[in-house]
Amino acid sequence: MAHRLGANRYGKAESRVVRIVRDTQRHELHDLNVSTSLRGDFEAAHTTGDQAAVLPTDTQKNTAFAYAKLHGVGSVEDYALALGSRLLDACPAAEAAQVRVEEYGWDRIGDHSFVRRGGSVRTAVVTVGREATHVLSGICDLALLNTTDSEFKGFLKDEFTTLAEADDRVLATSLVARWRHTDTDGIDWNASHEAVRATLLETFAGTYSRALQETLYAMGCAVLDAQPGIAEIRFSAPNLHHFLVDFSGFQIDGLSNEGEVFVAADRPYGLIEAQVTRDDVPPADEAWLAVPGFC
Ligand SMILES: O=c1[nH]c(=O)c2[nH]c(=O)[nH]c2[nH]1
Repeated sequence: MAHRLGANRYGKAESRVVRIVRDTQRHELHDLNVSTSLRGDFEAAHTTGDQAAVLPTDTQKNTAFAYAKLHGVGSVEDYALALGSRLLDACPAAEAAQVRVEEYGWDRIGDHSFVRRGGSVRTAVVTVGREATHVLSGICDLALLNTTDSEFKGFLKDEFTTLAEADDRVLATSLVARWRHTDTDGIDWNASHEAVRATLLETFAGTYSRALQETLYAMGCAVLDAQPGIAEIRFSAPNLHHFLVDFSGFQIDGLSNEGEVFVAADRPYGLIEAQVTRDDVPPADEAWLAVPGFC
C-alpha cells in the first residue's frame, strides 16, 4: 500500500521563560509560557531519517530564552515577532514559524516583589461542636515571587549534594495558609481576612530571606502579632524553583545572564510546611480534622 506524509510541524512546547529586568532597584517581571513550531519541507526527516534540514526543538527553546534577553519582552507580540523571524531565518526549510505565548500577570507589591494576578482562593473550614466551635480561615494558590533579597547557603552537605550555594536567587511559592481564630463571635471575617492577606504580602515582600522556612516563620509571626484573635497559622509552601539559564554555550559575543533570564521549573519542587502558634492559646486538633495534608 502506498503512503505519503501529510501535514506536519514540530517545535518546543511550553518553555517557561521568566525575564527579570533589573537595571534599577525597581525590578520588572515577565513570566511566559512559550511554544514554537516550524512548518515547511521536513519530508526527509520523516521519510528517510535525514535531519539536515531540522533546527532542533532544543535550539528553538534556547532561542526563546536568549531572545528574552536579546530582544526583551516589552510586549509578548513584539517578543514573538522577533523570535518567529529569527527561527524562520535560522531554518531555511521552514515556510513559517509559529510562536505562541501565554503571559502570566503579576501585580507589584514592592520594588522586587510580586503577587500573581487573580489567582488566589479564599477558604474557610468551620467545625460546630457541642463543646466548642472552630473557624479556620485560609487562602490557597497565593503565588508570590521575590526577584532578589533571597539566599540559600550554609546548608548541610553530603556525598549526594550538588546544589550550589545561592547568594541571590528568585524566591517563589504558591502558598496555602490556614489560620485558626480563638473566638467566633463578633468578628468582621471579611476585614480580618483582608488584613491577614495584606500582612502576608507585606511580610513576604519586606523580609530578607535566608530560606523559605525563615520567610514563612516571619509571615506567621507577623500575622499573630497583627491579630490577637488568631491562635495559630499553618503554611504549605512549594518552593517553585527558578534556574538561571546558562548562555555560556551560545556562540554570541557578550551574551550574559546576570540574573535576568530563568527557567521556571514546575516539578519537582521543595515543599516547606510550618505552623506558627501563639504560646498562651491551647491547641485545638479537632479544628483541623477535616483538613487533608498539613493544612
Ligand atoms: O528555602 C529553601 N529551603 C530549603 O530547605 C531548600 N532546599 C533546597 O534544595 N533549596 C531550598 N530552599
